[in-house]
Amino acid sequence: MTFDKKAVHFGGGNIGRGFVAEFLHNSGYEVIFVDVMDSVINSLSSTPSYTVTEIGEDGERTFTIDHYRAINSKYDEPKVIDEIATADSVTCAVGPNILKFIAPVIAKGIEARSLDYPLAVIACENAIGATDTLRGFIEQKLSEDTKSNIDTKARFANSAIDRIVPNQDANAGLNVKIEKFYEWCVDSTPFKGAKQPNIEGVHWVDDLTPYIERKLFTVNTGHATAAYYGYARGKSLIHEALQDKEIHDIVQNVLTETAHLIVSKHGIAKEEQQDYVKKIVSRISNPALEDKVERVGRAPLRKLSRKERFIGPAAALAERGDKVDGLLGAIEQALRFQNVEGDEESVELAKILKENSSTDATSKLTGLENDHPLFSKVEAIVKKVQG
Ligand SMILES: NC(=O)c1ccc[n+]([C@@H]2O[C@H](COP(=O)([O-])OP(=O)(O)OC[C@H]3O[C@@H](n4cnc5c(N)ncnc54)[C@H](O)[C@@H]3O)[C@@H](O)[C@H]2O)c1
Ligand SMILES: O=P(O)(O)OC[C@@H](O)[C@@H](O)[C@H](O)[C@H](O)CO
Repeated sequence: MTFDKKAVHFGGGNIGRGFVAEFLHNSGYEVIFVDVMDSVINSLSSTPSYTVTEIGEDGERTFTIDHYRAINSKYDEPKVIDEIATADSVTCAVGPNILKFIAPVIAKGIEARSLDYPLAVIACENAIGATDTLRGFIEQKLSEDTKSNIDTKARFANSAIDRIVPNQDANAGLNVKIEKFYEWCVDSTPFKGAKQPNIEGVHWVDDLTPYIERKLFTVNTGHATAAYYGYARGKSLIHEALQDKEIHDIVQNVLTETAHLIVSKHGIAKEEQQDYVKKIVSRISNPALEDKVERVGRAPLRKLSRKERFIGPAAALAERGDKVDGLLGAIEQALRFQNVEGDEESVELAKILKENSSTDATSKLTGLENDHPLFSKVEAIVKKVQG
């Protein structure tokens, strides 16, 4: 294979090394990893290849990833700018809260471009409209001239990315263990009149909303529900939580609520959504992934925010007068995910609940308007957790 295309990828973590880089590599892109973690960049710079092992029901398959380089943006920003100036695409998998930090260097790279085709920018985060969010931060740093010609310099496409990549064994080095299933949907409409990236395995769609909402409100809602109930009941791994019949039934009930929204809002057939839920529950129950409840429950403030996996669907259901009891139960367990080692947001969550009235804590945590039909229901849960 010839590696005649160049992709700059921010975030050499689990999904970055394990999924995005694998797809880019298999499509003939040289991948330039950009990260701020010395250990990741040093390992990538000193190791010419690493492996990705897919775990499926039919066994394991291992692939080798090579033809990459790595830059630490903490020390080498000019190099990152040069690479972006001559790249075909920029992707990122850094976490939704980090987008504002990577935007300035991407803006400088876009300013420095003199190629006669635009850069493709695709954020690969679990969030609705993550590329739009990134674009907003980038545009704050662009000159008026570049902004007025932005289509000639860069095209921005939202995406929905789905593949479970658990935290890796301490001695795995760069190698990544990953589930076999994948789905990476990217909005094709921003590439009208421009070169669409040629990434093998990407599902190009004209309307991303049903895909991202179905993914976030099924895979991630179910996953997080299992994580928070599992954590509360002393389970350390997600599949162990789902082996608990009560938790399994709770997850099913929550996904019945979100399925109701997805089916009625997006016109997806009920049977299709039922099959999707079945597949998701089987994926997250996979013992071979050894996925920790702390990873899946990480960053509870983000997960409890307005457009996210609990409040997003619960608010939409409450507006329609539909049932949200299962989601409220999951929200309660998310609120109890406090002071978890290594999770700053769980410490902040405990502080917010301690220092605020139930009304103020509900507003701060969920972003719901006080007169929203969901507000009083969530406030009652907040009060209960505050004790
Ligand atoms: N792991 C999964 O199963 C999975 C699946 C789909 C989507 N995602 C999404 O992908 C994103 C990343 O998740 P992950 O599991 O790979 O997390 P991770 O913690 O393994 O990786 C994140 C990486 O980003 C790097 N980073 C942080 N700040 C940075 C900066 N300023 N510049 C460059 N790099 C920076 C970190 O050092 C780390 O290497 C999240 O939005 C997550 O929701 C994860
Ligand atoms: O990455 P988060 O913190 O948004 O959510 C944790 C997991 O649910 C998530 O990483 C899943 O493994 C992934 O979204 C599967 O596609």
